[in-house]
Amino acid sequence: MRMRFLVTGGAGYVGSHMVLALLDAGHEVTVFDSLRTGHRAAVPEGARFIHGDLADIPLLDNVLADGPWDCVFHFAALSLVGESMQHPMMYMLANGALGFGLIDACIRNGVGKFVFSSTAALFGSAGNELIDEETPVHPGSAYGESKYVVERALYWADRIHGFRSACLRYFNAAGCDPQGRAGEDHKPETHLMPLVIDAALGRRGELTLFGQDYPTPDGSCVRDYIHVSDLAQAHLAVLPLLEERSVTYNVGTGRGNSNMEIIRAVEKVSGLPVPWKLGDRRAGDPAMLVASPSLIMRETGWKPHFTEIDQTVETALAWRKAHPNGYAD
Ligand SMILES: NC(=O)c1ccc[n+]([C@@H]2O[C@H](COP(=O)([O-])OP(=O)(O)OC[C@H]3O[C@@H](n4cnc5c(N)ncnc54)[C@H](O)[C@@H]3O)[C@@H](O)[C@H]2O)c1
Ligand SMILES: O=c1ccn([C@@H]2O[C@H](COP(=O)(O)OP(=O)(O)O[C@H]3O[C@H](CO)[C@@H](O)[C@H](O)[C@H]3O)[C@@H](O)[C@H]2O)c(=O)[nH]1
Repeated sequence: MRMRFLVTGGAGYVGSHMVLALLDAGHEVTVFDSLRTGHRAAVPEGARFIHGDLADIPLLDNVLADGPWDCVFHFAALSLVGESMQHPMMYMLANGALGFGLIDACIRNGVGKFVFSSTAALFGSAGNELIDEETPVHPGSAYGESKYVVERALYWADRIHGFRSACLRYFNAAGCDPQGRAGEDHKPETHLMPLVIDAALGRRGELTLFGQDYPTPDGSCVRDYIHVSDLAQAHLAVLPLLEERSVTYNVGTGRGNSNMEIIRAVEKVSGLPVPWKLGDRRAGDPAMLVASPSLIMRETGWKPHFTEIDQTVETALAWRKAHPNGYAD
């Protein structure tokens, strides 16, 4: 059945891959994005684009009133752990306050379903265990906290208004559309995988590795790199459950890779050396964040298809080679 969806942040990295997944499944898609960090060129043909900021409540009301919407997917946010440790209130406002405003506007305009981009950054210092939904929330950064307050708002919105939501706590989104239709282009780029790839391609100087004295096997931080297309499919998989109840899931592969392993994987897949040097730790970085995705797998049937880091690197490398200047090309 063809459905109608609103995607906030659909011009961004994860959001643009979601838009592709929705269009591929035959749905009607409207993107709402301020282009603060996103790109107009990342919005696929076939989706309607509204240039707007979540702070513009009258505009949001207009858009939401033009329903019915089968679901609102909320990706729009500021999402850099390091930046949030320098400007915590900017994160509380952009993610917390604007998130509350969007939820309120959805309820006011009769939207019944909502999927929220939450994050593994809720678990600041979870130790070396796989992180499941029972792991206590303890954000290690202002970014993580700014996402958790939205999860709490959604809890109360369901309890009081019956507003159904899925909080999907993504681990590290990585890779690009396997057909090369969308990619990762943050400016400035701060994410490890695209930085390592650009270092290999000679498009920047050496990579700085932020710390090698963590309590992990090789001393560098460990993350769970979930392919962005698998992530998009997880959003589709949770939709039927929202007929009955709200849900919260950790979305990752269940497999961790250290920062050094990402460097090695890029070297192997590209056949090029990655120049790097050791730097200080970055504030707010937990040593290890690896998901246990068992619950979402069991309850929805979703599973990741990109289970080897080399496959994910391949898709990211292919997009970067085809778009050395990102969406500016
Ligand atoms: N990339 C990851 O590894 C990762 C991991 C966990 C969670 N997340 C979450 O997923 C979401 C998407 O992340 P991303 O990497 O695609 O980021 P991104 O910066 O590429 O995309 C965010 C998009 O939201 C838009 N936006 C920001 N503020 C807005 C506002 N006030 N009004 C309208 N549009 C606005 C930006 O222009 C951009 O297009 C974010 O909510 C992020 O916190 C990302
Ligand atoms: O130049 C760099 C950049 C990163 N890193 C390290 O690489 C790892 C991954 O960092 P990064 O790619 O910036 O991702 P995270 O800080 O883990 O955060 C991402 O993953 C989180 C979920 O785990 C999301 O919530 C965030 O939005 C998303 O940016 C960390 O140990 C960083 O210290 C470096 O060593 N050098």
